[in-house]
Amino acid sequence: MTEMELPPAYITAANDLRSDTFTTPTQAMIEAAVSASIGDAVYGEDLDTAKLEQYVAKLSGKEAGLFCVSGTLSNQIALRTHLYQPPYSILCDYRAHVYTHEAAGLAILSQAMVVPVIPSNGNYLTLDDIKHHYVPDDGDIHGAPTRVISLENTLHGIIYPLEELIRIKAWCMENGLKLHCDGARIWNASVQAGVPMKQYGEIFDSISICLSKSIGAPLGSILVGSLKFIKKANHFRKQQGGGIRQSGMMARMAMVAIEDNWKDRLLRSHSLAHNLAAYCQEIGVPLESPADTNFVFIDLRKAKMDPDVLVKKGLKYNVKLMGGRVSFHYQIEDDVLERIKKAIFEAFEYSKTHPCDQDGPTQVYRSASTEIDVHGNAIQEVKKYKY
Ligand SMILES: Cc1ncc(COP(=O)(O)O)c(C=O)c1O
Ligand SMILES: C[C@@H](O)[C@H](N)C(=O)O
Repeated sequence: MTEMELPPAYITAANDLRSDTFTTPTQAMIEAAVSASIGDAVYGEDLDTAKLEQYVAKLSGKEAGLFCVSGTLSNQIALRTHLYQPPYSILCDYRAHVYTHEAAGLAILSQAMVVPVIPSNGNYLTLDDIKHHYVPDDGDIHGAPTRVISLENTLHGIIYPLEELIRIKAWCMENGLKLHCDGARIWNASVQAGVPMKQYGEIFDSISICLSKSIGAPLGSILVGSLKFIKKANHFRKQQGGGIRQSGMMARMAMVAIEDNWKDRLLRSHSLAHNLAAYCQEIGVPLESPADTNFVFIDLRKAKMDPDVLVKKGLKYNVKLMGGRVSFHYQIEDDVLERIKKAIFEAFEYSKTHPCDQDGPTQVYRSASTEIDVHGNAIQEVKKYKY
């Protein structure tokens, strides 16, 4: 039997622009884990887990929180908890993670139809977009009435304008719809927009607040909502095998991440992204969306830039990419900015003489490349997300 190949040891995220999920645990987190509580969290007996859940719930102004092993689980059980008696549907942005990257969880766990909507302004769904596409519960037996509007803040790094969220919220209340936020990067939105998490908590019925992205904890998300909602979400979490036993160590590591001056750390990553976006504009590289926070999305199609070339130019300058999304995070070292600029410049110059017309569906994965990187390692199965 061939042994499963082992990945090379992961050393540092300092040059890893593939995603902010690659942030690695700090020494302080690891040291804190040593003295973490050791209760069984399924029975609600782990002190550090309970402290983390209560801290994040209070921060967002919600009654309760639930520690989930991932943002995917947190989103999926949140949306399932909002839903009763199919047929029903969830309306979201066509790029929403809950629709594009959670393995059809909405169809399988929630048996929900999804109404993916393209924002008319190209960046975020407005109330008018929602009104135009939602399915009213008016007794018409053909449709699957919209029960939940699931928004993402940030989505593609774009900050949702607060006034639009407030308009959407008011309309949802008038029409008996629930409002969920995939807050994988809500910390980024909050600090950049200067909107307290509590204000988002007043708008959304539930928020999935990721700890493992820009905040830098090793794993996890906190789902926040009313106490009644969280109790039911806990039921679905257990059903999905998400009950975590001695989660105190993970909870302590996440608490250290939050306590470690997250605002300044995120603002630094945003400034790096803003600098790169300005450079791209300067040299004529088109972007898919405004770089409000930590992401720069190069519009590969418009640039006729081959993602493979971009990835390999990245390796030439010892920065890791997996497509057109450049993801900054607090562990990125300063000189990466100049290196990624060189990689983008060279890939863009190359595209002028070797235009890449990507037709057909955007590839998500490709077979492991036979190419080798600057260190002589085979480039692992470099995932070409649509990002
Ligand atoms: C916007 C968004 N939502 C949710 C998730 C899911 O989080 P996790 O990877 O922890 O399941 C991710 C990716 O990690 C994401 O980018
Ligand atoms: C790909 C996606 O699942 C992941 N959340 C990321 O942003 O990298």
